Amino acid sequence: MNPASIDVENVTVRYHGNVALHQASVKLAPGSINGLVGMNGSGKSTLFKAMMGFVKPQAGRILINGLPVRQAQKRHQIAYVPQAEEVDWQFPVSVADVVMMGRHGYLNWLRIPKKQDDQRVKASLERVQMGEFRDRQIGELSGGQRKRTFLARALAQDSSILLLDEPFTGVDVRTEKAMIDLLLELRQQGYTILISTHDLSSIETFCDQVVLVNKTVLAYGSTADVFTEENLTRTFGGILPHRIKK
Ligand SMILES: Nc1ncnc2c1ncn2[C@@H]1O[C@H](COP(=O)(O)OP(=O)(O)OP(=O)(O)O)[C@@H](O)[C@H]1O
Repeated sequence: MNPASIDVENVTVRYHGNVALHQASVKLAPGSINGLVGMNGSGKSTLFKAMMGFVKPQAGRILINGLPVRQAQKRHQIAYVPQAEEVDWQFPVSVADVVMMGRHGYLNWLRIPKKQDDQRVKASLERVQMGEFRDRQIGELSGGQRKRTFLARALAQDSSILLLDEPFTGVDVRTEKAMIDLLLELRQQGYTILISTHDLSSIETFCDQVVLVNKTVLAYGSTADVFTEENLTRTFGGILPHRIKK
């Protein structure tokens, strides 16, 4: 694994003329866990989508290890775990099928998996304790199992950057703890991780850096410096979320 950096420079994204992100800038260091925090509609998913190349900024640029997003994508450098709402759970695929999608960039034009791809799928499922569910339809999974399936897909992709959009929503406390432990292991391996979460109470326990957004990046830096009452009050429009009130 070659640890990767991400540089977002003055990125502006508009949807039909409405600004979702305005001149957002942030740098993520290789091999770090970064918490992305902001209100509903503040632009968190938009930032992920811009990093994935799913939406094209009207201004600014994003560099992955110094390369534009499209080139980084060709090298399978970025994996994304979407919000649950963005997935069609009725689509008739099994857990193992979903995880194999993480290997698609490595398959030949016939899309026939090799032994190595099967092994990566198996190992990724085991890493998130989903091995026993590999043949189950995704619509028949619990919320936590769904999250773990998509995390396994991202792991199977062997990317050095992992973007996770609300991975703890609908997940019980034990599963959340197991996922955090896994993220800490991945950081040790050199992954650069950006994770949006509404669970502010856990941020200080595992994030090296925090990125605060409200239509732009208001502040970013070490959790100790940036995750302050004053900054959070700014991020949440003057209302400090009760979960982090001291
Ligand atoms: N495809 C789209 N078309 C038009 N507007 C969009 C689209 N996607 C997002 N928006 C708008 O852009 C803004 C930012 O949305 P975004 O999904 O990035 O927010 P978010 O911080 O991820 O919110 P949440 O916490 O609710 O997931 C919102 O005002 C939203 O309504």
